[in-house]
Amino acid sequence: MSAPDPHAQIQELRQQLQSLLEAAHDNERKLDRFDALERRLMAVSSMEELVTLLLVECRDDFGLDAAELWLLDPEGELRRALPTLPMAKAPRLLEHHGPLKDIFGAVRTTRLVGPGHGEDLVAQAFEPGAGMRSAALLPLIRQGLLIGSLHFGARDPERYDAVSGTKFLDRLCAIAAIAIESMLNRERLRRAGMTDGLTGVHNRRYFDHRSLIEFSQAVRHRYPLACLFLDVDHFKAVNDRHGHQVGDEVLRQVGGLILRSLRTGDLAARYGGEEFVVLLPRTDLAGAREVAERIRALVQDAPFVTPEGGTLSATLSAGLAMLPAGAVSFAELLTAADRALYAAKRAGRNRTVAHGDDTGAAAA
Ligand SMILES: Nc1nc2c(ncn2[C@@H]2O[C@H](COP(=O)(O)OP(=O)(O)OP(=O)(O)O)[C@@H](O)[C@H]2O)c(=O)[nH]1
Repeated sequence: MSAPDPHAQIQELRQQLQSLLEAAHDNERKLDRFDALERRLMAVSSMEELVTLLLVECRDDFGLDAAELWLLDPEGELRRALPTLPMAKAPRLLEHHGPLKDIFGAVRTTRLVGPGHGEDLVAQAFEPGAGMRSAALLPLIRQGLLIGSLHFGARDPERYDAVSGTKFLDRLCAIAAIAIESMLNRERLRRAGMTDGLTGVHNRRYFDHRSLIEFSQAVRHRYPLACLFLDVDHFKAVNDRHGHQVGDEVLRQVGGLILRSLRTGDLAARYGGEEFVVLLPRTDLAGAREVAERIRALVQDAPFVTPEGGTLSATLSAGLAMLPAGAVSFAELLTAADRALYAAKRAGRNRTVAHGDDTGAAAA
Protein backbone atom coordinates (compact mmCIF):
# COMPACT_ATOMS: atom_id res chain seq x y z
CA MET A 1 0.00 0.00 0.00
CA SER A 2 1.47 3.34 -1.00
CA ALA A 3 1.85 6.12 1.59
CA PRO A 4 -0.62 9.01 1.17
CA ASP A 5 0.71 11.78 -1.00
CA PRO A 6 1.40 14.69 1.38
CA HIS A 7 0.89 17.21 -1.43
CA ALA A 8 -2.54 15.82 -2.22
CA GLN A 9 -3.40 15.87 1.51
CA ILE A 10 -2.33 19.48 1.82
CA GLN A 11 -4.30 20.34 -1.30
CA GLU A 12 -7.42 18.71 0.13
CA LEU A 13 -6.97 20.49 3.47
CA ARG A 14 -6.54 23.78 1.61
CA GLN A 15 -9.79 23.19 -0.25
CA GLN A 16 -11.62 22.37 3.00
CA LEU A 17 -10.21 25.49 4.62
CA GLN A 18 -11.22 27.54 1.59
CA SER A 19 -14.82 26.34 1.67
CA LEU A 20 -14.98 26.95 5.45
CA LEU A 21 -13.69 30.47 4.88
CA GLU A 22 -16.27 31.03 2.14
CA ALA A 23 -19.05 29.80 4.43
CA ALA A 24 -17.78 32.12 7.18
CA HIS A 25 -17.72 35.06 4.75
CA ASP A 26 -21.17 34.16 3.57
CA ASN A 27 -22.46 34.19 7.14
CA GLU A 28 -20.68 37.46 7.82
CA ARG A 29 -22.31 39.06 4.77
CA LYS A 30 -25.68 37.68 5.88
CA LEU A 31 -25.10 39.05 9.38
CA ASP A 32 -24.16 42.45 7.92
CA ARG A 33 -27.33 42.49 5.84
CA PHE A 34 -29.46 41.58 8.87
CA ASP A 35 -27.64 44.18 10.98
CA ALA A 36 -28.34 46.88 8.41
CA LEU A 37 -31.97 45.78 8.15
CA GLU A 38 -32.36 45.84 11.95
CA ARG A 39 -30.93 49.33 12.17
CA ARG A 40 -33.31 50.55 9.48
CA LEU A 41 -36.28 48.81 11.12
CA MET A 42 -35.56 50.61 14.37
CA ALA A 43 -35.32 53.96 12.58
CA VAL A 44 -38.43 53.93 10.34
CA SER A 45 -40.63 56.95 10.79
CA SER A 46 -43.87 55.99 9.08
CA MET A 47 -46.13 53.01 8.60
CA GLU A 48 -45.66 53.06 4.84
CA GLU A 49 -41.87 53.09 5.20
CA LEU A 50 -42.06 50.13 7.58
CA VAL A 51 -44.29 48.12 5.26
CA THR A 52 -42.11 48.92 2.23
CA LEU A 53 -39.00 47.85 4.13
CA LEU A 54 -40.51 44.53 5.20
CA LEU A 55 -42.32 43.65 2.01
CA VAL A 56 -40.36 45.18 -0.85
CA GLU A 57 -36.78 45.78 0.30
CA CYS A 58 -36.48 42.55 2.33
CA ARG A 59 -37.76 40.61 -0.65
CA ASP A 60 -35.28 42.24 -3.02
CA ASP A 61 -32.28 42.23 -0.63
CA PHE A 62 -32.68 38.59 0.29
CA GLY A 63 -33.47 37.46 -3.25
CA LEU A 64 -36.94 36.22 -2.31
CA ASP A 65 -39.82 35.70 -4.69
CA ALA A 66 -42.57 36.98 -2.38
CA ALA A 67 -43.08 38.62 0.98
CA GLU A 68 -46.36 39.05 2.85
CA LEU A 69 -47.26 40.78 6.06
CA TRP A 70 -50.37 39.84 8.00
CA LEU A 71 -51.53 42.09 10.83
CA LEU A 72 -54.27 41.39 13.34
CA ASP A 73 -56.81 44.23 13.22
CA PRO A 74 -59.95 43.17 15.13
CA GLU A 75 -61.10 46.74 15.79
CA GLY A 76 -60.65 47.86 12.18
CA GLU A 77 -58.16 50.48 13.34
CA LEU A 78 -55.68 49.71 10.57
CA ARG A 79 -58.43 49.20 8.00
CA ARG A 80 -59.39 52.82 8.57
CA ALA A 81 -55.83 54.18 8.70
CA LEU A 82 -54.14 52.36 5.82
CA PRO A 83 -56.19 53.50 2.80
CA THR A 84 -55.00 57.04 3.38
CA LEU A 85 -51.34 55.95 3.17
CA PRO A 86 -49.50 55.46 -0.11
CA MET A 87 -48.42 51.80 0.16
CA ALA A 88 -46.18 50.01 -2.33
CA LYS A 89 -47.74 46.76 -1.11
CA ALA A 90 -50.45 46.59 1.51
CA PRO A 91 -50.42 44.18 4.44
CA ARG A 92 -53.31 41.74 4.80
CA LEU A 93 -55.48 42.76 7.75
CA LEU A 94 -57.04 39.99 9.82
CA GLU A 95 -60.31 40.46 11.67
CA HIS A 96 -59.61 37.48 13.92
CA HIS A 97 -56.87 35.07 14.98
CA GLY A 98 -58.03 32.17 12.76
CA PRO A 99 -55.49 32.44 9.90
CA LEU A 100 -52.59 32.93 12.34
CA LYS A 101 -53.69 29.93 14.39
CA ASP A 102 -53.81 27.82 11.22
CA ILE A 103 -50.17 28.64 10.55
CA PHE A 104 -48.58 28.64 13.98
CA GLY A 105 -50.96 26.55 16.12
CA ALA A 106 -49.98 26.82 19.75
CA VAL A 107 -46.22 26.79 19.12
CA ARG A 108 -45.68 30.28 17.68
CA THR A 109 -42.11 29.84 16.50
CA THR A 110 -40.59 30.48 13.08
CA ARG A 111 -41.69 27.77 10.66
CA LEU A 112 -39.75 26.68 7.59
CA VAL A 113 -42.15 24.96 5.24
CA GLY A 114 -41.83 23.29 1.86
CA PRO A 115 -42.35 19.99 0.03
CA GLY A 116 -42.84 17.25 2.61
CA HIS A 117 -42.76 19.61 5.58
CA GLY A 118 -45.91 21.69 5.87
CA GLU A 119 -46.29 22.40 2.15
CA ASP A 120 -50.04 23.07 2.53
CA LEU A 121 -49.08 26.12 4.61
CA VAL A 122 -46.98 27.53 1.75
CA ALA A 123 -50.14 27.98 -0.34
CA GLN A 124 -52.08 29.45 2.60
CA ALA A 125 -49.40 32.00 3.39
CA PHE A 126 -49.37 33.74 -0.02
CA GLU A 127 -51.87 35.12 -2.48
CA PRO A 128 -53.57 32.47 -4.62
CA GLY A 129 -51.47 31.51 -7.62
CA ALA A 130 -48.26 33.05 -6.21
CA GLY A 131 -46.46 29.78 -7.02
CA MET A 132 -44.25 29.65 -3.93
CA ARG A 133 -42.72 26.25 -3.13
CA SER A 134 -41.03 26.90 0.20
CA ALA A 135 -41.35 29.61 2.82
CA ALA A 136 -40.24 31.01 6.14
CA LEU A 137 -43.24 31.96 8.27
CA LEU A 138 -42.31 34.32 11.08
CA PRO A 139 -44.66 34.98 14.02
CA LEU A 140 -44.79 38.59 15.21
CA ILE A 141 -45.23 38.54 18.97
CA ARG A 142 -45.51 41.48 21.38
CA GLN A 143 -46.02 41.11 25.09
CA GLY A 144 -46.94 37.47 24.69
CA LEU A 145 -49.57 38.16 22.03
CA LEU A 146 -49.41 37.12 18.40
CA ILE A 147 -50.01 40.41 16.52
CA GLY A 148 -49.33 39.17 13.00
CA SER A 149 -46.89 37.29 10.82
CA LEU A 150 -44.28 37.88 8.16
CA HIS A 151 -43.96 35.41 5.28
CA PHE A 152 -40.93 35.05 3.01
CA GLY A 153 -41.51 32.83 0.01
CA ALA A 154 -39.35 31.20 -2.66
CA ARG A 155 -40.11 29.33 -5.87
CA ASP A 156 -37.10 27.16 -5.06
CA PRO A 157 -38.52 24.22 -3.05
CA GLU A 158 -35.23 23.88 -1.20
CA ARG A 159 -34.68 27.50 -0.23
CA TYR A 160 -36.27 26.85 3.16
CA ASP A 161 -35.68 23.26 4.20
CA ALA A 162 -36.80 21.78 7.49
CA VAL A 163 -33.32 21.56 8.99
CA SER A 164 -31.91 25.06 8.38
CA GLY A 165 -31.24 27.23 11.37
CA THR A 166 -33.75 30.02 12.10
CA LYS A 167 -31.58 32.19 14.35
CA PHE A 168 -31.42 35.17 11.97
CA LEU A 169 -35.10 34.94 11.15
CA ASP A 170 -36.10 34.66 14.82
CA ARG A 171 -34.18 37.82 15.53
CA LEU A 172 -35.63 39.60 12.51
CA CYS A 173 -39.22 38.83 13.51
CA ALA A 174 -38.59 39.97 17.11
CA ILE A 175 -37.28 43.32 15.84
CA ALA A 176 -40.02 43.63 13.20
CA ALA A 177 -42.67 43.06 15.89
CA ILE A 178 -41.19 45.85 18.03
CA ALA A 179 -41.04 48.20 15.02
CA ILE A 180 -44.65 47.41 14.08
CA GLU A 181 -45.90 47.92 17.61
CA SER A 182 -44.14 51.26 18.04
CA MET A 183 -45.43 52.38 14.65
CA LEU A 184 -49.00 51.41 15.64
CA ASN A 185 -48.61 53.32 18.91
CA ARG A 186 -47.37 56.36 17.05
CA GLU A 187 -50.30 56.11 14.63
CA ARG A 188 -52.73 55.75 17.59
CA LEU A 189 -51.30 58.88 19.20
CA ARG A 190 -51.61 60.80 15.95
CA ARG A 191 -55.21 59.71 15.56
CA ALA A 192 -56.03 60.32 19.24
CA GLY A 193 -55.28 64.02 18.69
CA MET A 194 -57.96 64.24 16.03
CA THR A 195 -60.50 61.66 17.23
CA ASP A 196 -63.38 61.90 19.67
CA GLY A 197 -62.55 59.43 22.44
CA LEU A 198 -66.14 58.25 22.98
CA THR A 199 -67.52 57.82 19.48
CA GLY A 200 -64.44 57.13 17.32
CA VAL A 201 -65.37 59.82 14.77
CA HIS A 202 -63.20 62.94 14.42
CA ASN A 203 -63.29 65.61 17.07
CA ARG A 204 -64.55 69.15 16.55
CA ARG A 205 -61.04 70.59 16.40
CA TYR A 206 -60.12 68.35 13.49
CA PHE A 207 -63.46 69.04 11.77
CA ASP A 208 -62.95 72.81 12.00
CA HIS A 209 -59.56 72.40 10.35
CA ARG A 210 -60.52 69.86 7.64
CA SER A 211 -63.84 71.48 6.75
CA LEU A 212 -62.06 74.65 5.60
CA ILE A 213 -59.83 72.60 3.31
CA GLU A 214 -62.84 70.69 1.92
CA PHE A 215 -64.73 73.94 1.40
CA SER A 216 -61.95 75.68 -0.51
CA GLN A 217 -61.28 72.59 -2.67
CA ALA A 218 -64.96 72.21 -3.54
CA VAL A 219 -65.18 75.90 -4.48
CA ARG A 220 -61.95 75.85 -6.48
CA HIS A 221 -62.67 72.63 -8.38
CA ARG A 222 -66.43 73.32 -8.60
CA TYR A 223 -67.61 69.99 -7.30
CA PRO A 224 -70.59 69.48 -4.97
CA LEU A 225 -70.06 69.33 -1.21
CA ALA A 226 -72.85 68.03 1.03
CA CYS A 227 -73.14 68.62 4.74
CA LEU A 228 -75.25 66.52 7.14
CA PHE A 229 -76.14 67.32 10.70
CA LEU A 230 -77.28 64.23 12.61
CA ASP A 231 -78.85 64.52 16.04
CA VAL A 232 -80.11 61.70 18.26
CA ASP A 233 -83.81 62.19 19.03
CA HIS A 234 -85.01 62.74 22.59
CA PHE A 235 -81.57 61.93 23.83
CA LYS A 236 -82.22 63.65 27.13
CA ALA A 237 -84.92 61.03 27.76
CA VAL A 238 -82.41 58.20 27.05
CA ASN A 239 -80.10 59.66 29.70
CA ASP A 240 -82.93 60.28 32.14
CA ARG A 241 -84.45 56.83 31.73
CA HIS A 242 -81.33 54.66 31.45
CA GLY A 243 -78.53 56.74 32.91
CA HIS A 244 -75.67 58.72 31.43
CA GLN A 245 -73.52 55.64 30.96
CA VAL A 246 -76.12 54.02 28.70
CA GLY A 247 -76.46 57.37 26.88
CA ASP A 248 -72.72 57.28 26.25
CA GLU A 249 -72.98 53.75 24.93
CA VAL A 250 -75.71 54.82 22.47
CA LEU A 251 -73.50 57.67 21.23
CA ARG A 252 -70.57 55.29 20.86
CA GLN A 253 -72.63 52.91 18.73
CA VAL A 254 -74.15 55.73 16.64
CA GLY A 255 -70.58 56.89 15.90
CA GLY A 256 -69.76 53.36 14.67
CA LEU A 257 -72.88 53.20 12.47
CA ILE A 258 -72.04 56.57 10.89
CA LEU A 259 -68.47 55.47 10.13
CA ARG A 260 -69.74 52.24 8.60
CA SER A 261 -71.94 54.20 6.20
CA LEU A 262 -69.24 56.46 4.75
CA ARG A 263 -66.65 56.20 2.02
CA THR A 264 -62.96 56.97 2.31
CA GLY A 265 -62.68 60.72 1.83
CA ASP A 266 -65.93 61.52 3.66
CA LEU A 267 -65.53 63.25 7.00
CA ALA A 268 -67.54 62.52 10.15
CA ALA A 269 -67.11 64.39 13.42
CA ARG A 270 -68.84 64.86 16.73
CA TYR A 271 -70.04 68.42 16.60
CA GLY A 272 -71.02 68.53 20.24
CA GLY A 273 -73.16 66.54 22.73
CA GLU A 274 -75.37 64.16 20.79
CA GLU A 275 -74.90 65.95 17.47
CA PHE A 276 -72.72 64.68 14.60
CA VAL A 277 -71.67 66.41 11.40
CA VAL A 278 -70.72 64.70 8.15
CA LEU A 279 -69.12 66.22 5.05
CA LEU A 280 -69.51 64.40 1.73
CA PRO A 281 -67.20 65.81 -0.96
CA ARG A 282 -68.16 65.18 -4.62
CA THR A 283 -71.64 64.04 -3.59
CA ASP A 284 -74.84 65.53 -5.04
CA LEU A 285 -78.12 66.05 -3.24
CA ALA A 286 -79.57 62.65 -4.19
CA GLY A 287 -76.40 60.86 -3.09
CA ALA A 288 -76.22 62.77 0.18
CA ARG A 289 -79.89 62.07 0.92
CA GLU A 290 -79.19 58.39 0.34
CA VAL A 291 -76.30 58.45 2.84
CA ALA A 292 -78.41 60.29 5.43
CA GLU A 293 -81.27 57.84 5.01
CA ARG A 294 -78.89 54.88 5.26
CA ILE A 295 -77.55 56.17 8.58
CA ARG A 296 -81.04 57.02 9.83
CA ALA A 297 -82.32 53.52 8.97
CA LEU A 298 -79.28 51.83 10.55
CA VAL A 299 -79.84 53.73 13.80
CA GLN A 300 -83.58 53.06 13.75
CA ASP A 301 -83.02 49.32 13.27
CA ALA A 302 -80.09 48.94 15.67
CA PRO A 303 -80.59 47.23 18.96
CA PHE A 304 -78.40 49.42 21.18
CA VAL A 305 -76.76 47.14 23.66
CA THR A 306 -76.48 48.45 27.22
CA PRO A 307 -73.50 47.62 29.47
CA GLU A 308 -75.83 45.29 31.42
CA GLY A 309 -76.60 43.33 28.25
CA GLY A 310 -80.11 44.76 27.68
CA THR A 311 -81.15 46.57 24.49
CA LEU A 312 -82.96 49.79 23.69
CA SER A 313 -83.87 51.56 20.48
CA ALA A 314 -83.11 55.09 19.33
CA THR A 315 -83.65 57.26 16.30
CA LEU A 316 -81.97 60.30 14.84
CA SER A 317 -82.93 63.23 12.64
CA ALA A 318 -80.83 64.48 9.76
CA GLY A 319 -80.52 67.93 8.24
CA LEU A 320 -78.89 68.17 4.84
CA ALA A 321 -77.55 71.07 2.82
CA MET A 322 -75.50 71.48 -0.33
CA LEU A 323 -72.80 74.06 -0.77
CA PRO A 324 -74.70 76.94 -2.38
CA ALA A 325 -73.45 78.20 -5.71
CA GLY A 326 -71.26 81.24 -5.11
CA ALA A 327 -70.95 80.52 -1.37
CA VAL A 328 -68.40 82.77 0.24
CA SER A 329 -68.03 80.98 3.56
CA PHE A 330 -68.31 77.49 4.94
CA ALA A 331 -70.49 78.87 7.74
CA GLU A 332 -73.33 79.33 5.20
CA LEU A 333 -73.35 75.60 4.53
CA LEU A 334 -73.33 74.74 8.25
CA THR A 335 -76.15 77.15 8.97
CA ALA A 336 -78.28 75.72 6.16
CA ALA A 337 -77.71 72.13 7.35
CA ASP A 338 -78.49 73.14 10.94
CA ARG A 339 -81.76 74.78 9.85
CA ALA A 340 -82.72 71.65 7.94
CA LEU A 341 -82.03 69.59 11.08
CA TYR A 342 -84.38 71.73 13.11
CA ALA A 343 -86.98 71.40 10.38
CA ALA A 344 -86.61 67.60 10.65
CA LYS A 345 -87.09 67.81 14.44
CA ARG A 346 -90.15 70.02 14.06
CA ALA A 347 -91.63 67.72 11.44
CA GLY A 348 -91.66 64.82 13.90
CA ARG A 349 -88.03 63.51 14.12
CA ASN A 350 -86.57 60.24 12.74
CA ARG A 351 -86.41 61.73 9.25
CA THR A 352 -84.12 63.48 6.79
CA VAL A 353 -84.85 67.02 5.64
CA ALA A 354 -82.79 68.83 3.05
CA HIS A 355 -82.43 72.59 3.08
CA GLY A 356 -85.10 73.87 0.70
CA ASP A 357 -87.38 70.81 1.09
CA ASP A 358 -91.03 71.24 1.83
CA THR A 359 -90.64 69.65 5.29
CA GLY A 360 -94.16 68.19 5.34
CA ALA A 361 -93.44 66.17 2.18
CA ALA A 362 -89.97 65.10 3.29
CA ALA A 363 -91.04 62.86 6.15
CA ALA A 364 -89.26 59.51 5.96
N1 LIG B 1 -74.77 60.51 27.92
C1 LIG B 1 -74.41 61.64 27.34
N2 LIG B 1 -75.30 62.65 27.21
C2 LIG B 1 -74.93 63.78 26.60
C3 LIG B 1 -73.63 63.95 26.12
N3 LIG B 1 -73.57 65.19 25.56
C4 LIG B 1 -74.79 65.75 25.69
N4 LIG B 1 -75.62 64.91 26.33
C5 LIG B 1 -77.01 65.11 26.69
O1 LIG B 1 -77.80 65.15 25.52
C6 LIG B 1 -79.03 65.78 25.85
C7 LIG B 1 -79.49 66.61 24.70
O2 LIG B 1 -80.77 67.04 24.98
P1 LIG B 1 -81.58 68.10 24.14
O3 LIG B 1 -80.63 69.04 23.45
O4 LIG B 1 -82.63 68.67 25.03
O5 LIG B 1 -82.22 67.29 23.01
P2 LIG B 1 -82.95 65.90 22.94
O6 LIG B 1 -83.43 65.40 24.26
O7 LIG B 1 -82.05 64.97 22.20
O8 LIG B 1 -84.19 66.21 22.07
P3 LIG B 1 -84.27 66.50 20.53
O9 LIG B 1 -82.88 66.76 20.03
O10 LIG B 1 -85.13 67.70 20.39
O11 LIG B 1 -84.88 65.30 19.90
C8 LIG B 1 -78.78 66.58 27.12
O12 LIG B 1 -79.49 65.98 28.19
C9 LIG B 1 -77.28 66.42 27.35
O13 LIG B 1 -76.97 66.35 28.74
C10 LIG B 1 -72.70 62.88 26.31
O14 LIG B 1 -71.53 62.95 25.92
N5 LIG B 1 -73.13 61.76 26.91
